[in-house]
Amino acid sequence: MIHIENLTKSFTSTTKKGFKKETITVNAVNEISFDCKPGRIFSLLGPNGAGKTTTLRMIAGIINPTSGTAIVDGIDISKGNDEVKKRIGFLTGSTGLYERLNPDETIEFFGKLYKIPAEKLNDRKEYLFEKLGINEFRKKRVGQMSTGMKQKVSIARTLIHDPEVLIFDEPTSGLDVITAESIIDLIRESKENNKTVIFSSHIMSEVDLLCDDLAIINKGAIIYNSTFENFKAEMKAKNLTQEFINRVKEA
Ligand SMILES: Nc1ncnc2c1ncn2[C@@H]1O[C@H](COP(=O)(O)OP(=O)(O)OP(=O)(O)O)[C@@H](O)[C@H]1O
Repeated sequence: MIHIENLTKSFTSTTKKGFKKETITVNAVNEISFDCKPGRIFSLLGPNGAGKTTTLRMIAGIINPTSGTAIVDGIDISKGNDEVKKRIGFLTGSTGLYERLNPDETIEFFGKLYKIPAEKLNDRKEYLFEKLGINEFRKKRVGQMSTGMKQKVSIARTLIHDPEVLIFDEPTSGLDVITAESIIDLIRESKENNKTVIFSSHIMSEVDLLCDDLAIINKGAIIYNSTFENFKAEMKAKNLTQEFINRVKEA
């Protein structure tokens, strides 16, 4: 379960203009609230720069909110950063992998960081490698892998400790449809195992494949939040993508 209430993030940066210093504040996320429930997939949909990554990074405890609260699996992120990290798997474009390690070594390394007992770690690793099709390149160094291969290893890394809450920032970005499908399958399976799943996207077709609950974010504000079923029932445009575009333009 994720409960967020009036979550806000402002970034302040200072730039030099001649002899003057100028301070700029960007309100990346502005007083947003929503709930993500176990056994359901929540999609945070929005155009570039809308505030999706900033929201997910706050939920994952990577950056602190300027104000507002986020409760993740019963823990207030402002109080229990390490506790939250144990309960979540956070996949982002910058999920770190070591170039010199192969997938086997990578997953062993992160599994040990989470203090997963050896046998359990091995079983979980084999399960994820099979699901994601990593077996054929499990001995190849990360530095020699394609984008899709790296993304699969990043996902295995994210899920190795079998977290209750899964946070995916654009999980299929840059992947071909076959690779994307194996990841979508894994997200679906997580839902069946009663995990709480939130993922961000700007691709309506991906949302259509996965989503139970939907929030649309634009310029840091939530402009729509309901079930995906309601979204489709209320649709005025001829297709989902056009409906998304219209809602963002009208906001
Ligand atoms: N560290 C930062 N410092 C200053 N501004 C930032 C920082 N991170 C994000 N922003 C700004 O906050 C806003 C929201 O950015 P964010 O990355 O959350 O958007 P997004 O919806 O994930 O976009 P995209 O789909 O392009 O990844 C943007 O205007 C961005 O420039």
